[in-house]
Formats: sequence, C-alpha cells, structure tokens
Amino acid sequence: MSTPHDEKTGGGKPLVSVRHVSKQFANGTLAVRDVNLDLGTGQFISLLGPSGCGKSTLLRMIAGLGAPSTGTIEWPTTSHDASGKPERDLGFVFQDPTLMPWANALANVMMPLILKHMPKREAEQRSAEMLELVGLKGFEKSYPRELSGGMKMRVSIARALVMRPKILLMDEPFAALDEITRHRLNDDLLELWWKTKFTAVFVTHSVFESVYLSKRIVVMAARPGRVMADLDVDAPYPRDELFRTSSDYAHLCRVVSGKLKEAIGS
Ligand SMILES: Nc1ncnc2c1ncn2[C@@H]1O[C@H](COP(=O)(O)OP(=O)(O)OP(=O)(O)O)[C@@H](O)[C@H]1O
Repeated sequence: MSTPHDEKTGGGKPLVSVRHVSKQFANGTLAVRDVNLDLGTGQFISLLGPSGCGKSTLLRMIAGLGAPSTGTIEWPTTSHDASGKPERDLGFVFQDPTLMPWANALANVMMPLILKHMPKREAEQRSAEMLELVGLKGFEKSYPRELSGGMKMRVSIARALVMRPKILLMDEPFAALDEITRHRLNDDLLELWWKTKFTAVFVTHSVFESVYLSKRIVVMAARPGRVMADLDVDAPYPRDELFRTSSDYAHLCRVVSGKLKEAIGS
C-alpha cells in the first residue's frame, strides 16, 4: 500500500478531476472540505468512510446532481455542450434499486435507451444482453415484486450499464443485502468490470468490501468530510474466494482498517 496522494490517474489524463471541492449545504453543514481526486480511466475506486463523511455528497457532485460550493469538477477527456457543461458519460446505481414497479425487468433496463430514442427492437436486444450479463437471463418478463433484493440490484446495475457509460458511480449498492448475496454480487460486479472495462467508483462503509473490490481506496473522515488517505490495493485480478480467504486479504483489511480508524480519530 502506498502513502496518501491525490494524483492517481491510472495513466494518461484522468476521466474526472476533482479540484479543491467543498460543499456547504443551505443549513450550514460543511459536508465536504477541499477534496482533490483524479479518477483514472479503468480504475476500480472505493470511497470508504464512516456515516456522514460526505461520500454520497461527493459522488452526487461527480454525477452533476448538485454543484460544489467551491472548487471544480472537470471531465478533461469529455466533449462539452455549447454552455460549457461536460457531457458526463456515466451510470448511477443507488442504494435502493429504484425500479419502476409497473414495468418488467426488460422494460426497466430499456428505459434509458427509449429515452434516448433508440428503436424499440434494438433497445430490447441490447437490454436482454445486459440482463444476461448480470445473470438474469430468463427473468426478462419478471416484475420487481417477483425478484429478490439481489436480483433487483442486478436489474438496477444492468439499467445503469445499458448505455455503456465510461464510468459507473455506485452509492452503497449492496448495503441492504445479506452477506452471501453481497459476496456473490461483489464477484459478479468484478467480472462485469473486468469484461466491460468501465471506470468504477464505489461508495461503501465496509473495509472488507472495499479491499475485495478495489484497485484504490480513498479513505474519508467526517465533520467536515475530507480525504484522509489514498491507498493502492496491491493484489492482482481476477479476485475470487481464494483471495477472500487468503492471508494477503486479511493483511490488506488490517491496513485499511487502521487507516480508517486513524481517519475517524482525527
Ligand atoms: N441536502 C442536505 N442538506 C443538508 N445537509 C445535508 C444534505 N445532504 C447531506 N447532508 C449532510 O451532509 C453530511 C454528509 O452527508 P452524506 O450523505 O454525503 O454522507 P455519507 O458519508 O454518504 O453518509 P452515509 O454513509 O450515512 O450515507 C451529513 O452530515 C449530512 O447530514
């Protein structure tokens, strides 16, 4: 593991560059203070920290759902519209799957394509392929009420990835799931990331989950929310059950846990 730094790009220009970003809400809460981060193409990055340290606020600002109070968030490799806004090529997965209850799995995944006026047949085909990729072949016609929590989250991930975004932002997507389902979804998410090569930014409270998934862990502290450590996870991919039960994994978890404790204590 390396020491804290804020210039990690994974080679070349970063996809997203967060510069001196602070966010103060109207009620005076300083949710995020002076955050600097470069999100490099193809990385799997976790934002790890205690409740209230501003992880969601930061993720939402990267997605353009709320502006920084000070500082800038730039997309150096992206085209910009006439007003100078970056065309953010991203998918967002929330903690709640937020599916349309009246639509089946296929229609839920198709929704962003239809909104972009893709012909229905093509949208259907692409969405069915995406459902297959997340392990839901055969469930295309199932409604959300007929799916388990893990399956609903898979639909939500398929919907976020169907537009083939460069970056997938995930806000504690598996927090509400049992441990076995969570492990399976962690494995499947890694496989998906490996196959489709998007940049992943994953918000979590869990040291174990962040170490298992990430190439890089950004440790945050609360009040005000700020970056306390920026760590490389030196373990090769693909990662599987062997890694999860290895002494290397246990060692990495101890190191990250120590950093998190330091961050919380600071
Ligand atoms: N719209 C808002 N108005 C005022 N304060 C807010 C708003 N949204 C978040 N906050 C505050 O900003 C701080 C950071 O919140 P945020 O949700 O980003 O933290 P978090 O690290 O994602 O927490 P958790 O892990 O519990 O989801 C908290 O103190 C929260 O109460």
